[in-house]
Amino acid sequence: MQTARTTEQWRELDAAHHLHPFTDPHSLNQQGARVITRGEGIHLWDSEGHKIIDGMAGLWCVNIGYGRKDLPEVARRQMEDLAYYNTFFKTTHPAVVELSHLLSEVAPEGFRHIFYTNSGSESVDTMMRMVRHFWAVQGKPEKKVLIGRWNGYHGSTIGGASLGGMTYMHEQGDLPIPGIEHVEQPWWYKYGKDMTPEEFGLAAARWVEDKILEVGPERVAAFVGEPIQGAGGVIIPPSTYWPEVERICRKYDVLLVADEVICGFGRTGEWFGQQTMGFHPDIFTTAKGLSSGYLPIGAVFVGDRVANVLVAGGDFNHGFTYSGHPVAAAVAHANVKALRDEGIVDRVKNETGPYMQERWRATFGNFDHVDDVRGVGLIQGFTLVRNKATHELFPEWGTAGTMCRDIFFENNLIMRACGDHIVAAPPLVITKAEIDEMLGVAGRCLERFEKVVREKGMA
Ligand SMILES: Cc1ncc(COP(=O)(O)O)c(CNc2cccc(C(=O)O)c2)c1O
Repeated sequence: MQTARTTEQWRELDAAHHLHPFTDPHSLNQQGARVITRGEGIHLWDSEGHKIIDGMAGLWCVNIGYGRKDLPEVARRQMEDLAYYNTFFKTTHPAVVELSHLLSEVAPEGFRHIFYTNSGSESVDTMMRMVRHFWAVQGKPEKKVLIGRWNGYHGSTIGGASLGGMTYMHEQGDLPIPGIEHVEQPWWYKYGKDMTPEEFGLAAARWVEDKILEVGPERVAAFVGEPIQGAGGVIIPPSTYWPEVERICRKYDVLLVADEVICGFGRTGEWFGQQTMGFHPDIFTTAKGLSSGYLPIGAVFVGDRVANVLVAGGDFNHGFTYSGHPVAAAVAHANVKALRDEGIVDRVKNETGPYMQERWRATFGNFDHVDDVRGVGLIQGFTLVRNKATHELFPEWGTAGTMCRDIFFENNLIMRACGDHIVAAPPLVITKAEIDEMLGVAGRCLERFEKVVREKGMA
């Protein structure tokens, strides 16, 4: 499909016709988009021939790595047999049945029912309607408030963006919608200074209890959170946080929802982040690693307690034209089967995850302006700080992060700046040698960053 054009020609047409997500079009068009043309394993190539280490697996999603030959073949065959049919009106098709069966096998205990969407945002919006429907069919329609966290990310639809705690998104479009509340995030480095992480985890969980009591338990439908906040900067809660949140939700009969769009499908070394963080949600949302980004698909895993009510509750008036799309379902099935049968998730847990965490801490642990070096499995981060000894952050949140990210990019390495958090989430197929390659480049980039910080007098 790629027409032979020069980079400049692609850039000109892109600037003329393509509005990019989360982008300032004017600034993008001044410098021109980087034209990515090919991927293989953990590497990308751009139209100038640069070989790039993709430390972000696209957008946290290409778990199986780029350039698989099996997935396109599965898509071709399915497209030839049945390119599309819907799952409304009492119809189904083999691809979505096989995917549902496979997902029920890799899911934690008690998740046997799956609802399909086309993205993480649609999975979140589906969940939001589902939890409200769950309480309404049981005669509690007033139990409809959903609680999320500040700096949580749950997508860009009106529901997902409202439930998320990104204020810069709320300011565009008069969000959040009614019925949404937020509590502070469990960021120990900033909020827990005078406590041990374990003490802070319990204190942060109590913010959830305080909010439930403020709203009234009879009005709260669910508490929603990412096991580890991804787009918020890889905020890993202390080990005491999630078990205590679960205890509180059970105490007040509030549904507990995990947003596993990033943490799901092996990212943390377990199949799902809830297993790594030690809690048991009633529902969880997924997308990204479900298909490794080869085709758009999302899925809501519905626990038995909720599924039993929905199954008996009559029509759930919700769904999408492409819910369970045959080609996306077939590709997701092949992807998840490969993650399992090729031992990719197991390797993250037992080999490459521990290795990455050890090397990540060794690489970044001794810089003057890097602190809170953290991670689990193949999701990790650190925070750029003005003064490590006092935990003082840089004054203009995000400036240092953007500077650092740009130095990575100049060195053909993609890592993500979330404010002044620097994060990475490479494809799960990364080898130990490739981890060494990636962190070798990243370490040199941090040396350059600290030189620039000194030259600019930022510290
Ligand atoms: C936890 C979570 N929930 C929902 C979504 C929404 O998924 P869709 O984008 O497929 O609608 C996400 C998505 N996460 C996401 C999406 C785009 C960019 C970045 C970033 O970190 O820059 C992160 C996510 O991380």
